[in-house]
Amino acid sequence: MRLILLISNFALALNAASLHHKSDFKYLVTFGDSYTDNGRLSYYGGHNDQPPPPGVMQPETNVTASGGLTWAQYVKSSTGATLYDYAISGATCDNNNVARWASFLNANFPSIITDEIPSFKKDRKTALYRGVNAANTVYALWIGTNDLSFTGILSDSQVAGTTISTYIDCIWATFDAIYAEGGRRFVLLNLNALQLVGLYRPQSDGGAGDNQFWQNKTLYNQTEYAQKILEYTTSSNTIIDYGVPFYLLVKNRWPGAKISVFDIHTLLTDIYNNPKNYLESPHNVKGFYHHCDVNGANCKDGPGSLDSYLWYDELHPSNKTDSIIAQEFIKVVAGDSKFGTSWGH
Ligand SMILES: CCCC(=O)Oc1ccc([N+](=O)[O-])cc1
Repeated sequence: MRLILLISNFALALNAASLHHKSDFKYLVTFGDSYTDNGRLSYYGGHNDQPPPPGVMQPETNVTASGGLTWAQYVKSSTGATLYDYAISGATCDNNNVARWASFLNANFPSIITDEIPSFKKDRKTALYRGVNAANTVYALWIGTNDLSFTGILSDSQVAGTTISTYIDCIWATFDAIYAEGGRRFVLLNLNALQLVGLYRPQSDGGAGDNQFWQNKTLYNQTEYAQKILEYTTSSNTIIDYGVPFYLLVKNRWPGAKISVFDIHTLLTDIYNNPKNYLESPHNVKGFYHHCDVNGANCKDGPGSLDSYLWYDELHPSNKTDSIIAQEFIKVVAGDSKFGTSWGH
């Protein structure tokens, strides 16, 4: 009986996904870290570690950690959707599990559970959200790069007793909070292929040495850490793949919701393996465009055009890559992408 229910739920999931058309959402609400931040950390930095007042979004920048627009800004410009972005560079899912110090804030980087969700809940009560309803709004969550990072779980720097499972549980808790505010359409972007970024790739394979995101990398066994980050990201992505249908369909944790998992890991690996399908010639998938010293200063760009690069710096996809992520995101929401798997009631 349970098997029949599951199969019919799966069929419903596919049907529901195929009913969506490109840009059938009017609002995109995003949560995450520097992969998504369009200016929010900078606002905190200039305002005594405080978010904008309820009902006000931060001014958007067009030079983000991708070297240009973020993927969500590209979605906004392609679809005309209104974007409310709560993502904050440096964020983890929950500072109670993995906290990262930001000296310029004299505080930890704000996290999703401690800052992004509370800000969203306050805004939700204001005129900003007047046109928002369950049917016209997509909520996107891309988080985990900092949780698993060298300043997080990779160097055993998490709060004692917390684990990768604690981080994944925080993803479900984030959905709980958005669901309680009326959200019903979710897209979860899974973990990037971090073994391919310059930060974690060993120098013997073209990776970065000491750098702004890992200032003493050269003191470590780089092969071991590259293997660990591969292990952590792929295991997390497997837990996500099984966790979404389990909590949504078996446990009925979010009745009436639809969730798509956007397989960023596979998409970026595909760009890495088949750059000519995505990037301008001459392709560069092992290097990166933006080179700074270990303090993030004295930066030099190039050589060549950023549109040839998979990566902007040691950690971030380039804005060309973000534009590709955006086009695929729209297809994922429409149920039209080989990188998306959708589940729903
Ligand atoms: C995707 C996660 C990486 C991330 O969040 O990187 C950053 C962290 C902090 C800053 N910042 O302080 O400006 C920028 C990027």
